[in-house]
Amino acid sequence: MQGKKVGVTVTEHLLRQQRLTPQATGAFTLLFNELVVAAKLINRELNKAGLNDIYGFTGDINVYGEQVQKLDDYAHRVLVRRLSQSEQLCAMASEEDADIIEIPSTVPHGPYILLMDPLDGSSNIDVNVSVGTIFSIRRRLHEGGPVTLEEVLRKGTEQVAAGYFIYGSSTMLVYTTGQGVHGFTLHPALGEFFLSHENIRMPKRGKIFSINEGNYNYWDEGVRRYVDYLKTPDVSKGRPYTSRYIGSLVSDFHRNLLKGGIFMYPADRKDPKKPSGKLRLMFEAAPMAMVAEQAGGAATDGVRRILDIEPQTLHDRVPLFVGSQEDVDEAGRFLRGEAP
Ligand SMILES: O=P(O)(O)OC[C@H]1O[C@](O)(COP(=O)(O)O)[C@@H](O)[C@@H]1O
Repeated sequence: MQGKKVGVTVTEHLLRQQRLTPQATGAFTLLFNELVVAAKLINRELNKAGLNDIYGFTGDINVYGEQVQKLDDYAHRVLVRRLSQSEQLCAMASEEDADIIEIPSTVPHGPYILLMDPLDGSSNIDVNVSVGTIFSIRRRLHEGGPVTLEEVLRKGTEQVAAGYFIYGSSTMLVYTTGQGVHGFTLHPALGEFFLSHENIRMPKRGKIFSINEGNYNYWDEGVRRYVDYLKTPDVSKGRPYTSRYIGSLVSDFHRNLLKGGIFMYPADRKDPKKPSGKLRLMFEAAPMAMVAEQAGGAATDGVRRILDIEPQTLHDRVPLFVGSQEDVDEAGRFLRGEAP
């Protein structure tokens, strides 16, 4: 890529970004480096998952009533163990834990709160399809004392950084601190992430739609009409779109980030216990929304901007429409019944 210094590591890139924020203390860079180390440990375990009896379930049920996969649990424990010793956090929250995870009082506390989906794409873990780790970082509101739920339950606009690791044919890190979206690829032999995708821009409109069509009959009419529209041939408008659905949010999002398109997990009537769809606002939708918007894309729940949604609980679910700006706008028109 033009103008890119070959071999820029994550730390170098962070330090460069840090220079752009005068009040920076280095705390964020230290925190981020711990996140990178944890992801390398998870990546190593995933790469040999079939050889070390780490497929299958732990026997536990998580806060969503789902069976916990051994690798979900492993990734959760690695992240909690590494990050709780980072001295840069005052609290954590994980998709795999019902409550806020406190930082031991024996460790110096820092200004940041980390939210994470330790292993996204659980249904693909055992079948060697790419999965990921999603993270969202916020600053605490005030110094000292235990972190309250109010301090964690804040809109996505208050994220200071967000991104994901994708464990696929290559292992990548994609992140934003509000200064564009940048991608790094792990050099397996050197064990270092190097800048490979600087300042990623999502195409304004794509040709790909990603949705679990198996739920078609449970969707609202607006969603059904939009998906039917995308499949209706109109060469002048670039339709029909191509359907691609991996079933790992990180992987489906990453493809659309680079190629354009729209990922959708709408609300559906399939499970009365999940009227707002499946995906989690704090651990999945908000971080992906920050990355999407920073790359020139958009993210809504069909009506509201994801980043403007005020969370009510740690484990809120929201419908998610994320991807190229023009595609997300068009989906919104169908959901509001404004489209032809
Ligand atoms: O199997 P479904 O219903 O299509 O759901 C797939 C979606 O669920 C998820 O696996 C949910 O995430 P977790 O794996 O973190 O539970 C997303 O990655 C993916 O987009």
